[in-house]
Amino acid sequence: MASTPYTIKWGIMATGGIAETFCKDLLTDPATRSVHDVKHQIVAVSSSTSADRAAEFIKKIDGPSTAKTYGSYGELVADPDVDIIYVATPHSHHFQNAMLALEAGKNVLCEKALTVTASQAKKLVAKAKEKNLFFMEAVWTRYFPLSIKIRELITSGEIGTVYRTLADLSFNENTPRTDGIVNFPDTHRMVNKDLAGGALLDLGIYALTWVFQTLYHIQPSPTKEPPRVLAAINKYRTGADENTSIICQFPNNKSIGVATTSILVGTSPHGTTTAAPAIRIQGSKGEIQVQHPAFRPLSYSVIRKQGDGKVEVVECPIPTDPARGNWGHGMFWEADECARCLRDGKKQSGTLPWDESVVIMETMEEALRQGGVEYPELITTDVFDAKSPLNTGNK
Ligand SMILES: NC(=O)C1=CN([C@@H]2O[C@H](COP(=O)(O)OP(=O)(O)OC[C@H]3O[C@@H](n4cnc5c(N)ncnc54)[C@H](OP(=O)(O)O)[C@@H]3O)[C@@H](O)[C@H]2O)C=CC1
Ligand SMILES: O=C1OC[C@@H](O)[C@H](O)[C@H]1O
Repeated sequence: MASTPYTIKWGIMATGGIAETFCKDLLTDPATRSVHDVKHQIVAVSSSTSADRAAEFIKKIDGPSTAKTYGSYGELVADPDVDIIYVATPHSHHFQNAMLALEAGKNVLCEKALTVTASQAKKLVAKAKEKNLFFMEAVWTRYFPLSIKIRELITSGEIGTVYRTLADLSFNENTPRTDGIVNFPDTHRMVNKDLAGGALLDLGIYALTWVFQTLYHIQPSPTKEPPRVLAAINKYRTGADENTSIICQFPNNKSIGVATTSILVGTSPHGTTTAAPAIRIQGSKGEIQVQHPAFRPLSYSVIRKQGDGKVEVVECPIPTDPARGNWGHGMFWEADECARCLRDGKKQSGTLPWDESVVIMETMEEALRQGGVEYPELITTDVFDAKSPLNTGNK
């Protein structure tokens, strides 16, 4: 007889767009994705401003009526019933919010981009270590069966030595206009520097994810080589980056990654997923191409040098749960990883270890430095303040 699945009890910090998507995934039956060893429970939800908002959120996601609702993040992290906090606030808030949770003794899954600066990321890692807590950046794409398969193809030598990865995640947010002004107001988190807006921290991180999981993650430890970084950035009228390209050079490994991102042109000009590949992983024996969008690709192709030029296309659909209105977005796989790590006493995920999140933050920080993008002190400080407006919602 199968043993009882390990249940992990989630506390949700913030009630915005991604919190909704993630929670709906938590509420799907793991069996619909052939997972039987872990399951998820939402035991508390918090808005920074009102408990009513948290209650509305639970209704909206058709969540459990037993879940507690809070009108402050401080109350959420103090809830003794919560095993792990999911931080779903804008990236500007991640350092203060994740530290609030770690200081309260909670395990943390924190949305991407992990922080605004590398120093903040290092401080969070140090705190997780000090408190012996689990801590992970929520780069959900890494936990897709598609990503796992592609990493395996690379390490098994299927495309030979990988010399170059080209990766793009861009959306044309300018249409139907043609004047370079995007469809968001300047206050929107995508372009608002007070919320750490800009293409790189929001979208470019996925292009970098592909560069890192194909050129860095697979390098043998402990001699992993961080990249030399060369960046070009055009800035939007708010001062946030709008069009950013980063070359990551790994000279000892003879490889180069090019990560590009933009909010003015799209990886797919028409916005569909059937456009040209978003990612090309190029090796001595062939190439793997991954379909747009880089954060949620549904297929990849393998093109071998030797052979008859045949392209092997592999479809990787995301399982859905008929009992939950056929919902299934793909964020449940990272949640399953958190549950397994907690069950097994692991403090970090081998799929996205702390050192790799930090090196990626260093890469982005260096690119932003080269491009002259600066964020305000309130969101770049690495000094924790439980009373920061980022934690209290200005109350
Ligand atoms: N993994 C993925 O696919 C995705 C990840 N993300 C990441 O998730 C994070 C949140 O993005 P998203 O959900 O789209 O953002 P939203 O603006 O939809 O939600 C953010 C939530 O954060 C809380 N919040 C607290 N302070 C502020 C503030 N000053 N301004 C705005 N919101 C505040 C609010 O919740 P409350 O009122 O309850 O406190 C708000 O609803 C970002 O870091 C983003 O990068 C976003 C989209 C997709
Ligand atoms: O993480 C993300 O993935 C999907 C994008 O649309 C969103 O802006 C970004 O935050």
